[in-house]
Amino acid sequence: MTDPRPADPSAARPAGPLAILIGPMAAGKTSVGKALAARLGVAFADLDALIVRAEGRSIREIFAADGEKTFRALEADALARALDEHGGILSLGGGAPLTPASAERLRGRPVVLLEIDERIVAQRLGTGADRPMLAGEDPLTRWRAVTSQRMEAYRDLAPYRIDAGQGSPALVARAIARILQLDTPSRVPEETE
Ligand SMILES: Nc1ncnc2c1ncn2[C@@H]1O[C@H](COP(=O)(O)OP(=O)(O)O)[C@@H](O)[C@H]1O
Ligand SMILES: O=C(O)C1=C[C@@H](OP(=O)(O)O)[C@@H](O)[C@H](O)C1
Ligand SMILES: [Mg+2]
Repeated sequence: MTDPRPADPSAARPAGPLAILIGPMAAGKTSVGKALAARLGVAFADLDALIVRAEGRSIREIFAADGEKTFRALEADALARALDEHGGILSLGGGAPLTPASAERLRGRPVVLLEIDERIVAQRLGTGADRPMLAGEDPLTRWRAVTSQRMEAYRDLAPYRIDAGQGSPALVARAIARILQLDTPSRVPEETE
């Protein structure tokens, strides 16, 4: 039976996230995403956290028990759901936009690439223990190799880029709010510079 109601385009396609943060491991996607959501007074979701919650185990445990391929499948499913259901700020894990189906789903959306200099990321990586993609050798050496393979795809996908190496997560969030014109007078009180 056909639905007699006129089509409502906004109902057919939910608006989705206001901003989707992508970029290399430890660029600050999770931290900046939280700060941006807090600034705007909207919900924050981190794709890794959604996977961990749904699976009841850590990213490290998923990689160890089931391998990267299974993690990427869980990640792609979680992203598809989040793009449908989440209207706030969404931070992805570093590898999430590289899965072809996910790249297609991200096209045309407000994707922001957080760029980071390797000298700064070196201070943020720690031991690399909670990032399975950095296991096996010096975390910075591994980070450099993984990131150089991904950078072109990141740049191809993201209409917006931001230097995430300068200033606090709140300052990086402010720069993103400005380039995406997300601040509205009702959302954000007058700046105190
Ligand atoms: N702008 C920033 N200034 C200083 N430290 C930061 C900044 N952004 C993130 N960090 C720190 O760097 C580490 C990695 O940040 P995180 O948000 O987890 O990155 P990602 O989600 O991109 O992997 C964390 O310890 C975090 O506190
Ligand atoms: O780059 C990657 O392949 C990964 C990045 C991690 O997220 P962060 O980029 O937030 O560290 C997490 O999704 C997983 O360890 C795999
Ligand atoms: Mg993260």
